[in-house]
Amino acid sequence: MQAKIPATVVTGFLGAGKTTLIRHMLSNAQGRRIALIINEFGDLGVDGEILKGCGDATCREEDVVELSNGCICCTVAEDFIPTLEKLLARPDKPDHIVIETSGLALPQPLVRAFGWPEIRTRLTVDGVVTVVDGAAVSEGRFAHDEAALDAQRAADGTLDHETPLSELFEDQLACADMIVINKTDLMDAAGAETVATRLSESARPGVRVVRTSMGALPVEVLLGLKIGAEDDLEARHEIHHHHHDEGADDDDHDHDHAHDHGHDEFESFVLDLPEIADPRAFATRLAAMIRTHDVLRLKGFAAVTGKPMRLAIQAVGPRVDTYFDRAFTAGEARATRLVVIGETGLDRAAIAAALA
Ligand SMILES: Nc1nc2c(ncn2[C@@H]2O[C@H](COP(=O)(O)OP(=O)(O)OP(=O)(O)O)[C@@H](O)[C@H]2O)c(=O)[nH]1
Repeated sequence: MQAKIPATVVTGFLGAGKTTLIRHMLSNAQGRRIALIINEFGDLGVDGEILKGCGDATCREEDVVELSNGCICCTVAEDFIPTLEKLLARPDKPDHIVIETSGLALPQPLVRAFGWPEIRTRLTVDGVVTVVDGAAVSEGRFAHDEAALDAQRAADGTLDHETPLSELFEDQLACADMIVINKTDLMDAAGAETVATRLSESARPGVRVVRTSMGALPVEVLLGLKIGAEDDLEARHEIHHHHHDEGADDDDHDHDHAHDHGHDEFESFVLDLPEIADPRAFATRLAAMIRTHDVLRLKGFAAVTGKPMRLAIQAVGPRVDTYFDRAFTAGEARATRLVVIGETGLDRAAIAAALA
């Protein structure tokens, strides 16, 4: 019998740094052949672009599979399993499979999929790595603050659930075998310590909590955890999975998991804009718009008048990063396209107007 191919699930909220961490991993893969499955919320394929563009021999384009047909945790049977099957059918099988979930995905349904009979003999979940935006947690952006929550509950007796953001965050943490506190460069030492302590305390026993910036962890830290997560799913509770019947037949893998998890609570849309004149001024306007409209995440590429290079734009909350990533290719439209993600109810017209 052949050894099972290990798969690592990388999860974490929108903008936590999953793509950055994976990119670092690929550039330091030390000869490992890593296949990537990427699932992104919002259909611009920005993460795929970034990962394919890393120009490293270890991340060949054919090793990157993008699943943009919605959120993979809800399309396990239609998308996720067939993709795994295809990777396994290749003559040159990968040494390791890395799955980047969308920032809104619940990792549990994916881990559960590895228990399916057609998969479990050939693959195993090496581990679930949950990337956390340490700075955002510090700033309380997930309201992952028990004291605040308790106060809220006290003020409103009917409040029996958390915010959509904090629920997702909890589910992603509950599934973790390793918690990566990323963006420590944006935090002071005491702040990082506080977040690390808090997350360690709420993590399952034995879960390692590591700190880093730009996801720059050695590959050996991330891969090779050898957890076999598909065999201890029960320990990884899901807040969203309310109707899950304890003791029910877990092989019933076609049952609907909470289909409302985030899909009604969050939305995304694509903004097409003309070339921009001044990247600095544009970033400032973006930040202002993001604050006004509570945009959670924004990313895409822009054409800048007079510049042959394409400008990558990444915003997580009001923090906007821009950099020229590559030249526009011949025949490629010099377009500016941004995907905007927020909680449902974004005022699309006003957002477009603010950037026009
Ligand atoms: N300052 C700082 N910025 C970071 C760090 N890690 C990632 N970023 C930036 O944060 C932004 C989001 O990073 P991504 O790696 O795209 O995050 P993601 O989790 O893949 O985002 P989604 O796929 O949208 O959920 C980018 O602008 C990154 O350059 C870090 O450690 N420090």
